[in-house]
Amino acid sequence: MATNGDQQATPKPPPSPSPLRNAKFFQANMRILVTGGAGFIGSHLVDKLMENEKNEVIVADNYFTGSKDNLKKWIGHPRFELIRHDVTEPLLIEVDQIYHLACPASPIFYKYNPVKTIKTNVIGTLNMLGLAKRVGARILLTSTSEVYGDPLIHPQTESYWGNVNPIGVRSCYDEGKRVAETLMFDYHRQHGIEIRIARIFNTYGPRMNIDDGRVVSNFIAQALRDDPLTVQAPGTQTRSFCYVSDMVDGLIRLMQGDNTGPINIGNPGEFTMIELAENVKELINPKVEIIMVENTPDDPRQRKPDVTKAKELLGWEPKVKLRDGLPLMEDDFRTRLGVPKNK
Ligand SMILES: NC(=O)c1ccc[n+]([C@@H]2O[C@H](COP(=O)([O-])OP(=O)(O)OC[C@H]3O[C@@H](n4cnc5c(N)ncnc54)[C@H](O)[C@@H]3O)[C@@H](O)[C@H]2O)c1
Ligand SMILES: O=C(O)[C@H]1O[C@H](OP(=O)(O)OP(=O)(O)OC[C@H]2O[C@@H](n3ccc(=O)[nH]c3=O)[C@H](O)[C@@H]2O)[C@H](O)[C@@H](O)[C@@H]1O
Repeated sequence: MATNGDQQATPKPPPSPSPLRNAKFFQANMRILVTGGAGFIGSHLVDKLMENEKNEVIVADNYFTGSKDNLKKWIGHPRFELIRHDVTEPLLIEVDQIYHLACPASPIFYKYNPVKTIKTNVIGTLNMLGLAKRVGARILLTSTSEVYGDPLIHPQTESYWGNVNPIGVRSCYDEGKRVAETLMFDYHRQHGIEIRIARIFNTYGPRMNIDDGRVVSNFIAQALRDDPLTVQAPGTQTRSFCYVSDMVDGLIRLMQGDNTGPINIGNPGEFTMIELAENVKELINPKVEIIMVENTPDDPRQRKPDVTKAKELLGWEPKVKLRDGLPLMEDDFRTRLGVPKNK
């Protein structure tokens, strides 16, 4: 049974898994659903899961911010299946594990249609929990450090309840994820569903959308296009950046372990946005200009994960430092933008 120090109530036992799970076929194969698997983190997760020959991977994605391109090496593979599906609609399939990532993650995309973002977080998570309940699957939610809002404690521990504006322009995302976490725990307590919650902190790496709007992808694309790096004022706000391979490793450990979470997964190395811009300039294009531009409302002023729980409970800690991860992302952006190294 999963453990979670904060929970007093004894959860009900999980529902019986599908009878198919006991079939000979299932002992040799784990069927894994990845919602949002055509996106940035999701597609790297799929790559890692597909390395295990005992895994069958099913991706459900509506391609709002993801792309089939991210999965092209798996399309047609006998252990892989790709479904165009919006998680706000029910999905009837048989699986053993669900990694539930589907949700636009960049502020420009989640603010584009905020009502849809809330539906994705609330109705989408309800649907995936309903699926988990019907087939007895274990489900992992990719929650976010944004549940801490503009945090008043630093670094953020999982026991912190957050400082979130419930009616702001970011609320569709951060309040949406908070409700999704609540739903996960209510299904766990009420129906005995096996749940896992990861609170992901800013993650970067190859395959981020070039015009994604998030800061690392913006700065790298700007540096490669000789455009000024746009630091949003005041530039002293901080973030902690985790390379995507570390993130995928943390998510898989969480899914396979015995702890419900929530568990912070992120890299505690903390940078101001000015420092990030200076690093990108030094590593990628020393001639590029850095300019200050207007910020958006409710931008959190500081963010850094306390990863003690991840270290103790998952034996996980990030390995890739920002200055090593940025060049790996640069190579991918150069290829996609068609900018050779020594232009
Ligand atoms: N990247 C980060 O820094 C970060 C930080 C915290 C949490 N997260 C969470 O991790 C998950 C993945 O983030 P990402 O950075 O890979 O973002 P992404 O935008 O690249 O991927 C999200 C995927 O979900 C799909 N999607 C969106 N709405 C959907 C819907 N209604 N039905 C089906 N598919 C839908 C998109 O098409 C896309 O493929 C998200 O849940 C996000 O909230 C990411
Ligand atoms: O890690 C998280 O929990 C969340 O982090 C991000 O949200 P945010 O931190 O606002 O990410 P960015 O949009 O990349 O912004 C980071 C900082 O960079 C600044 N920024 C952004 C873009 C830019 O061009 N310049 C710039 O200075 C922003 O003002 C902000 O302070 C992600 O977009 C969310 O999906 C995720 O859930």
